Amino acid sequence: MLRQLKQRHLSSVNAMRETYIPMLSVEGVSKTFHAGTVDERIALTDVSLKLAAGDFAVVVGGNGAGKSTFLNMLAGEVTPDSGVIAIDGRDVTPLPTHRRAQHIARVFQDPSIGTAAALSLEENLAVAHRRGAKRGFSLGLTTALSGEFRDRIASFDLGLEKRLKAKASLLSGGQRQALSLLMAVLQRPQLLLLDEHTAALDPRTAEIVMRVTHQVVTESRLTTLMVTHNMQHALDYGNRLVMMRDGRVVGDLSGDAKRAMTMEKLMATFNETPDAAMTVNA
Ligand SMILES: Nc1ncnc2c1ncn2[C@@H]1O[C@H](COP(=O)(O)OP(=O)(O)OP(=O)(O)O)[C@@H](O)[C@H]1O
Repeated sequence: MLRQLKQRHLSSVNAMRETYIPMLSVEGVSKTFHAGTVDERIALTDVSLKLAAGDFAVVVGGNGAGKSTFLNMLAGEVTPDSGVIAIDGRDVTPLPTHRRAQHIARVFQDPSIGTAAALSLEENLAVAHRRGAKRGFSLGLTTALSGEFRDRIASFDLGLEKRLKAKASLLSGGQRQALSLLMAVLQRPQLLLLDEHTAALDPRTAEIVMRVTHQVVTESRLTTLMVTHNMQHALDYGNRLVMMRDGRVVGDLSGDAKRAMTMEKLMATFNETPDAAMTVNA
């Protein structure tokens, strides 16, 4: 009887392993710009990465490492020369940006990109709430919805709940980036892309936006990929640390290996590691 139970347990564990589908799967993606010309630039070479649902991966790398190309490729703005990108098991490689937008949300470096300056905070949120809705031009900003927005934005502790009727143009860069974040996650995307979204902010504001980022990502268990040049943020946030150099993933740390990473070791990795892949998963 015990043997039978153990056998049944093992079969179900194996079945779960076989049916495991990563939320993001990138397999052998390469990209060369202006191939065969004097301007040829190899941006990505055979990049593979899998993120499980709820993974928060921080991507770091020096200038020209391929981070932006990688992010643009996930968003659908750059087409890979080879390789496959799948979201929750669905091959999205041939889909253009607007067709991927139902699965992917993105927050950019410039706080003004994600929000409409002439609309109030709650109108901006209503637009985000309606994203993908097929019928009607009305924002559908009911009292109940407005109350929902107030509660969510109040949880950021930035006082924005008192400014729901204010135009987005009146917000500071950090407040506007917090609004962009909330707008991006309102429809619970399958993948959240953070494109150096704190780079244009002063250090104190960047910390506030990172606190809000951590809050929205962990509360909703969003699968997230954040590109940053801020090594401290790379150490402090996320459960995965992905290092890129010369168009390749040269390191992928998680668990204890990520927790054990220090600023000194991280800097040394970039200065000393040859291009050969170095993957440390715990
Ligand atoms: N549209 C493009 N046309 C030509 N070359 C490009 C293009 N986009 C990127 N590249 C080249 O691809 C390589 C990778 O660039 P990418 O911008 O992806 O790196 P990055 O890691 O984001 O760098 P940075 O941190 O400086 O933004 C570089 O050599 C870059 O010059």
